Amino acid sequence: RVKRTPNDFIFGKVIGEGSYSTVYLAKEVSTQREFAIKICEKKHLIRERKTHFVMREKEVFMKLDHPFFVKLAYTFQDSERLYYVLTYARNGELLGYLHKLSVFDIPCTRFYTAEVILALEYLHGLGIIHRDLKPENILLGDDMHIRITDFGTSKILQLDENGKPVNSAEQKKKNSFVGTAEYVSPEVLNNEPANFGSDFWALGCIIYQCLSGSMPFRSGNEYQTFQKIVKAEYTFPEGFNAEAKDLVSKLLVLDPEERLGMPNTGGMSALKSHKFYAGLDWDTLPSSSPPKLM
Ligand SMILES: NC(=O)Nc1ccc2c(c1)=C(Cc1cc(-c3cccc(C(=O)NCCN4CCCCC4)c3)c[nH]1)C(=O)N=2
Repeated sequence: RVKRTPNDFIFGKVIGEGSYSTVYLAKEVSTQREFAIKICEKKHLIRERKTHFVMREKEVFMKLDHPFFVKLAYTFQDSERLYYVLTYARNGELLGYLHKLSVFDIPCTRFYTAEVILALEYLHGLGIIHRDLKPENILLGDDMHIRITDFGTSKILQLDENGKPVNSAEQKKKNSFVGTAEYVSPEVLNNEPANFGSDFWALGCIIYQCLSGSMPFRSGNEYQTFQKIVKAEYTFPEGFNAEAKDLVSKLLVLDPEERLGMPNTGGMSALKSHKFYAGLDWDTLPSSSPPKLM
């Protein structure tokens, strides 16, 4: 396969900023196809010791083949930069719609958080923990289905023949990274190894945010936010949907093993059968037409 070069693309506006990358809208000259091209400066990566993040991201993208994830089409480099040619999700971040609408109604919250659950079921099935799940990383394609992105800070666990993480020293290694303050889990703040439960904690924060318009542990500053997270100290606003309240309270649990979705509490099937999702057809979700975000 012929390696692309920057000259194969016409670069447009900046559509995303990572801590060590900038994402541009770009059009492939030969096909007129639009892509999101994530560019990393080699010097910056080396100076900030982030090279393993970009290596990990490519490793994860190579394993993913599911409609709810951004795809990596090509990679190439020139003397100063690395280029990752990724899916362009025209409708941008879920966060953009949350800002525009301030809250989602129940059908939209059910639909979009159910798509995140299907995405996590696939990702965890591959032994991959996202570790930085948040509305900025949940993109919306032309079809308004989700496309999850940003795997630079993911963790790949080795799984045994039953799909359970192998119990090894390597997998118990401390985290070299902490996610975004408002969504980071207590165990990561307490410097314990991340596990699939870390993504379920973030899911709990996202459900809360979709229905209330605010984040459960948001505080004056990061330190106060962390103090609340490690005690799972949060309250629901008046009128918060009762079924959603029950679901969130089973996700924002201090012990990661006791969170809904984890093996101790019945795994993914227990999460998918929660009454908040009653009546939802999980099998046809990816091919169903999304509710209008309004
Ligand atoms: N860190 C990362 O990996 N970041 C990435 C990776 C891949 C990727 C990525 C980020 C993308 C981000 C993106 C951003 C946008 C975008 C940026 C600015 C404006 C809009 C936009 O307004 N879209 C129309 C819909 N909006 C919705 C919100 C209210 C206004 C109207 C989209 C579209 N796609 C993308 O399409 N593909």
